[in-house]
Amino acid sequence: MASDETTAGAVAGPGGTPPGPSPVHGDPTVDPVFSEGDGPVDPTFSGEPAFSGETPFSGEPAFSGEAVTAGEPVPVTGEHVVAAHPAAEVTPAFSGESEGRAEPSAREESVAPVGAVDPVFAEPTPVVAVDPVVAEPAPVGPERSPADHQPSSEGRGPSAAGRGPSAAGREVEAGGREVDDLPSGGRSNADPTRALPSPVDGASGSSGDQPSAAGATLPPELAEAARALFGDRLDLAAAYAELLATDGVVRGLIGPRETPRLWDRHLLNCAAMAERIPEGASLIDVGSGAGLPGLVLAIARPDLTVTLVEPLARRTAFLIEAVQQLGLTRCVRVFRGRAEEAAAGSRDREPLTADIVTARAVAPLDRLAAWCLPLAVPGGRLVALKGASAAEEIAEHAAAVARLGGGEPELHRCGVDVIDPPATVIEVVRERVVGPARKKGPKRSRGGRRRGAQGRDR
Ligand SMILES: C[S@@+](CC[C@H](N)C(=O)[O-])C[C@H]1O[C@@H](n2cnc3c(N)ncnc32)[C@H](O)[C@@H]1O
Repeated sequence: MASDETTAGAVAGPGGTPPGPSPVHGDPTVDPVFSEGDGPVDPTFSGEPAFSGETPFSGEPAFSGEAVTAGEPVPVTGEHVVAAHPAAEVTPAFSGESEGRAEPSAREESVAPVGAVDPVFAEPTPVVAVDPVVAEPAPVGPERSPADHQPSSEGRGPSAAGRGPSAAGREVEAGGREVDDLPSGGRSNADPTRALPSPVDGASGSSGDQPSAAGATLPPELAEAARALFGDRLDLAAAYAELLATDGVVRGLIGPRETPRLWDRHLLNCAAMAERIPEGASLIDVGSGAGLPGLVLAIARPDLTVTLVEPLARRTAFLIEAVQQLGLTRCVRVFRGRAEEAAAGSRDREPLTADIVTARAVAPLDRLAAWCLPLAVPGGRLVALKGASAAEEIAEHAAAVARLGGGEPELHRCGVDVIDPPATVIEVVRERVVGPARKKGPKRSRGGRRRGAQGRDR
């Protein structure tokens, strides 16, 4: 997949700038679904953007020289991830309250190197050979056949084929093999809702601590909104909700008490972002976690080409399996690594870029801009799902965003008249390509000598 056909004009989205933040009473961005501690995994990040030099956009993206970090794959030693505050993910840094540091579990330390697009979709290698986490016996969870989770409308495929983030080497041709194995060229003949809770049957969600598919049931009062946002992909959204409520809980990615709120606080909020994303766009979701919002957007919008960027192995393992089980391998790929690594590229891999970069509950706006703007094509946009403090974040970080090459951050509300409250997003256009920070050293004259040294040499 190649990325880069997009120009500034191609990413203008619908909607206008609302007067201010909505009176949010449920704030999805300060309440991610994860149950474990986690947060930004770059222990060296000080909170200050790593850029200072600036290259006015010339029309040619200059990605190779502008990455924040070295692009080489980083062996997972456990040292690159520093000790965590266990509550970091429940009160993530983006809210301005606390800075989380990820502490990987033993399982997460023992997995494949960071920094490569997971080849599982591209190569005939079984998942187990790539990532030992996946090789472990599945903990528990309802039996399901692949056909149970096939989408009803997968196969419409991205209309922007070839416009996705750059891929090279082993990176994905997101996965034809798995989809091709299905009947009808990727569509299952089976009833896609078979063995799934009916998305609108009105059963109450799980309130206990045990993983339960019932917890993923769409509450009847949200059925209309869900139909509006997911359309004929509602059954696929229901399959994803079930995955979150079962495997997601078993693997510790989601707190069991979160499952009754999956639809309103998570799936619908994320799906509402879709109205800000132009038809056929390529999209990179930074810090996807269990797939929010990237996987939800891929479900709601089969025209998108989506790359999920997530550094933690247990999460990427879940993401890879979810993408496969949902039959989304044609338009979704998983990159294991940090946003900075994705943007940097490496000897074997082009830097990733996309028209739209999304994030939810990952970092405050200045840090998000530092991580995400380099992933956007010039003229592309960061679309960050935020909470009630979005306007304050803009006021606080607009200057830093500008230094990073971003335009004036805009606040938008999504899903007005569909969900209550509407989702709040901050958007930033990547107006200029900004180079990496240069180390400060003694100033040199054009001839390469230090100023003042000339006289002394004589
Ligand atoms: C609080 S979780 C949010 C997950 C998901 N977006 C959601 O809303 O549920 C933050 C996620 O960002 C990831 N993350 C942290 N720093 C990152 C970075 N520099 N690049 C990419 N992902 C990062 C973490 O591994 C974690 O999965």
